[in-house]
Amino acid sequence: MIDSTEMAIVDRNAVALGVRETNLMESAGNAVARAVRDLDLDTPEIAVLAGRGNNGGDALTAARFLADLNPTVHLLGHPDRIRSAVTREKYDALQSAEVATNVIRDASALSIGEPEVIIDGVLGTGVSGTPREPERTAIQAINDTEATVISVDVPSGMDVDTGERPGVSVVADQIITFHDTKPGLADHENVTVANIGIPPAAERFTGPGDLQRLTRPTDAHKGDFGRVLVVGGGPYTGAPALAAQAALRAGADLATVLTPEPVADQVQGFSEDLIVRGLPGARIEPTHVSTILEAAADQDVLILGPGLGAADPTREAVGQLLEAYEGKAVVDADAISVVSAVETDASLILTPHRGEFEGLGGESADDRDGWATSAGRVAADLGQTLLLKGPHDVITDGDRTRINRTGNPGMTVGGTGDVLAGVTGATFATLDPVPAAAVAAYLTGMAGDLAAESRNGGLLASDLLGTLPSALGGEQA
Ligand SMILES: NC(=O)C1=CN([C@@H]2O[C@H](COP(=O)(O)OP(=O)(O)OC[C@H]3O[C@@H](n4cnc5c(N)ncnc54)[C@H](O)[C@@H]3O)[C@@H](O)[C@H]2O)[C@@H](O)CC1
Ligand SMILES: [K+]
Repeated sequence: MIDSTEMAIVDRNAVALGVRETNLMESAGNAVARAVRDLDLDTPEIAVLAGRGNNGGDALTAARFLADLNPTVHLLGHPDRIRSAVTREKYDALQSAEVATNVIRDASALSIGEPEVIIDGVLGTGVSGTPREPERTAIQAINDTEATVISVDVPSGMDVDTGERPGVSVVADQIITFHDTKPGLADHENVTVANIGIPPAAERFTGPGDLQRLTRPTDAHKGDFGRVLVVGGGPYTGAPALAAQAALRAGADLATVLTPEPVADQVQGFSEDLIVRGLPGARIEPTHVSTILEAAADQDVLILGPGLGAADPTREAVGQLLEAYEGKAVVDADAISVVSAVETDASLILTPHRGEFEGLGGESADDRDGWATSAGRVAADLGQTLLLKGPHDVITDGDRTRINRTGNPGMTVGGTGDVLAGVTGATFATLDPVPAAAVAAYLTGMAGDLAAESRNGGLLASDLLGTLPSALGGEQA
């Protein structure tokens, strides 16, 4: 089962793996054409209704695969207004093949007669709301015939995520959906899932498609994309500053650092973009817990760990914080080992390296799959999400597992973990734990790869702050 957001991500990731969109559409069209032939009708009269999105592209491709049966194609709208290059390519191929095509400029011009079979490629997963004209009339016309209706991917007009049909929608006899079944199709009896060549790797590995989760609506307000509170520093000062700056570079609106007073000026000195508040004493300790919880109340995500150190009072404070806190937190570095000893209602992403992972009771492994299995076990035991750092990062909550392959050996330099914690804080502000950790790992690794391109060795963690916005914009190394 896959919803439309996830499906769009997987499509994009497949393309990044070298599976071209045009080939996916060929496979989709071919699968639909095969379903028509499987009806075993003797030279049936076939009507193909194609919208101007990629659902229509699939239908136009099916029409080409059925060209020997002389289908009648109805394109809903002017060919100049076909919305994607790949659908245009299929339209052009159909014209070159001289398959009869009616261009329906106006809903009143649509007349589909009484075909035996209809291919419904009016609207697919890209629909939003009630079908407009000429799609509306086309859907009505399909339902008014006695034809066997084969819907491409989804009955046109249905919201595939909910199964809702807010206006007119196609009543389908059969649905050929692609790659995996969709939530809205659950109650339909005749659904065939066609493999269109998207490999499991497109789901397992993070890719540029994952960035689609971070798309911002144009009417966004300050604060919509996250207020992040870093609790760190004391023995170290660079770590909390890096984490907080990385959160901002990854799209958080505000980053605040709570850090011991003696180092607060130093932390602030790294960047005027940060809000820095000092807490009395040389390190974080239990007397600070109530202040931290108060500060956390109007934040989206807490980042616990960068530069905290492992002094006993600090560990005690982290434990008390986790026991009282019920929001979202990224737990990094020395704070990680505290998690297994406490009960918490908070939703956590832990970002251990392999040593810290073993400290959580995680078994070491010989290969990536072994690490993934072992990480899944620890995540399930803790009831939290792990982002296990390594040459390939493992992101898992014990149920879903993703692997991130961006990043390079230069990133073993100190501070990149703080950057990752900050980026994870930013993505966690708006996303669920597994997608948040997955996109954070992808972004941070890509920022490292982009930074490495312009460095002849000697990569610094702070270099990633400069390349994160490009990684966020989809640039690839
Ligand atoms: N992206 C890919 O790699 C693949 C996509 N595939 C097909 O692509 C489909 C999704 O394509 P698209 O995202 O182009 O979307 P659709 O083909 O579902 O087209 C919807 C288009 O119509 C418009 N529209 C939205 N709501 C409308 C409404 N209420 N009334 C009238 N018009 C409306 C929108 O501008 C949108 O572009 C899938 O369902 C599937 O059939 C397949 O070809 C497989 C590969
Ligand atoms: K459809």
